[in-house]
Amino acid sequence: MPIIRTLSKVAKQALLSTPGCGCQPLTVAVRNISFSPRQVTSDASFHSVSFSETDHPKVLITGGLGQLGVGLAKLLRKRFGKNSVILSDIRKPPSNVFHSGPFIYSDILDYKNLREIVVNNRITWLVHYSALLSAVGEANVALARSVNITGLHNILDIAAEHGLRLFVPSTIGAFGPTSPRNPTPDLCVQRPRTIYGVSKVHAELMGEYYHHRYGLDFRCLRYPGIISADSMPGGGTTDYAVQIFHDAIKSGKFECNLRADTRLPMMYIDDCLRATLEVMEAPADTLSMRTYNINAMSFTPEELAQELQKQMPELEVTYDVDNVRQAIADSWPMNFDDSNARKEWGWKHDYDLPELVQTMLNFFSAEMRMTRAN
Ligand SMILES: NC(=O)c1ccc[n+]([C@@H]2O[C@H](COP(=O)([O-])OP(=O)(O)OC[C@H]3O[C@@H](n4cnc5c(N)ncnc54)[C@H](O)[C@@H]3O)[C@@H](O)[C@H]2O)c1
Ligand SMILES: C[C@@H](O)[C@H](N)C(=O)O
Repeated sequence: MPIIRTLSKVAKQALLSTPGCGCQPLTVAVRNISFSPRQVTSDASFHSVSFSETDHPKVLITGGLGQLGVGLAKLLRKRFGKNSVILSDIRKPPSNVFHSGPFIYSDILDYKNLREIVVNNRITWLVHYSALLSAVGEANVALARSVNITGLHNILDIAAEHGLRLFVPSTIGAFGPTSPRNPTPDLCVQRPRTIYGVSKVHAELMGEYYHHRYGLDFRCLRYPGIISADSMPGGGTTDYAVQIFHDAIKSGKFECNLRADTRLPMMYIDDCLRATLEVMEAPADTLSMRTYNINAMSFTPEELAQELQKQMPELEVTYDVDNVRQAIADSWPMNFDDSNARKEWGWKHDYDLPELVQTMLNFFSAEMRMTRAN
């Protein structure tokens, strides 16, 4: 109950003494008595972002030191300027990241610290990347619940109070075994079986609720498994599709923790980050929904290995299935229907499987050449 929790003592007393379900009286009570800054009202100030559309946004990225944040900061800094994008995390940044632009410590569980950062830096866009992913979430449900759900509540309240445009990524993991899997449309049954999936459905629904209730400019994309060369994944079910490249280059061998025929939607990181910028910049009237599937390709470990073997015929792939990850993957979409994103705001991917493999291999050979030269 974040709203009631943050009311002043007087407001709480007034509320508690008001009969009824607590919904309608809440509005009446807070209009007439003082309330804390965390109090979310239904006033019109939340219906527009607090910067002129001609200005550059001032962006805060939470959980920015994971697989996706550094790349997103690079893309946004290219577009809006180095100092317009602040990366934040609870971990210590490597020196190249620290020297590439503003970095700040921020724990999303610390509401006051978040508010201070937003106020002091006049933040207008918030990209909320902090999360525990599917496999690590199952290994630590209490922490995943706290970061992915309590943390999200802090983010939603901060964004609503300060009129921010808020991006929260969701995932193919927001679907479950009773969802249609091939293809999975935007709107269908969502009964995921992981704490990660449950927290992401919660995020989608809470964001959409805040949008309708308070006018929060909430935008959300359901990402497939993301594949990147210069950043490592943080403990998900789709991690094998990144690890295979590292192991193939290092040892010519890869042991896969999913079955050879496990089909999942995947995307190269550049497409994912560009989609994020595009949906953030999309005029509000092009968005009939606030949460969209985005897709690029779908493949199995066997198909990925075969594509790699076209260029590395000596690559040996074996399978040692991790039952937890396999059960998760078996409950997720095999193909993602992203036709609404394509129709409404012009989403289009650039990388299919052959381009993905070529780009990843080019990156690693360039890196090897540089290492040899030094
Ligand atoms: N990478 C993917 O394949 C993928 C796919 C779908 C959705 N997503 C979503 O995109 C977002 C970013 O994913 P990622 O792959 O970069 O994740 P990641 O696991 O690599 O990084 C998450 C970051 O969150 C930080 N974090 C954890 N607890 C925190 C706290 N209390 N306060 C602040 N930061 C905290 C971690 O230190 C970490 O750097 C996540 O929300 C994830 O669910 C990712
Ligand atoms: C798919 C995505 O959400 C993440 N890579 C995971 O596997 O958990």
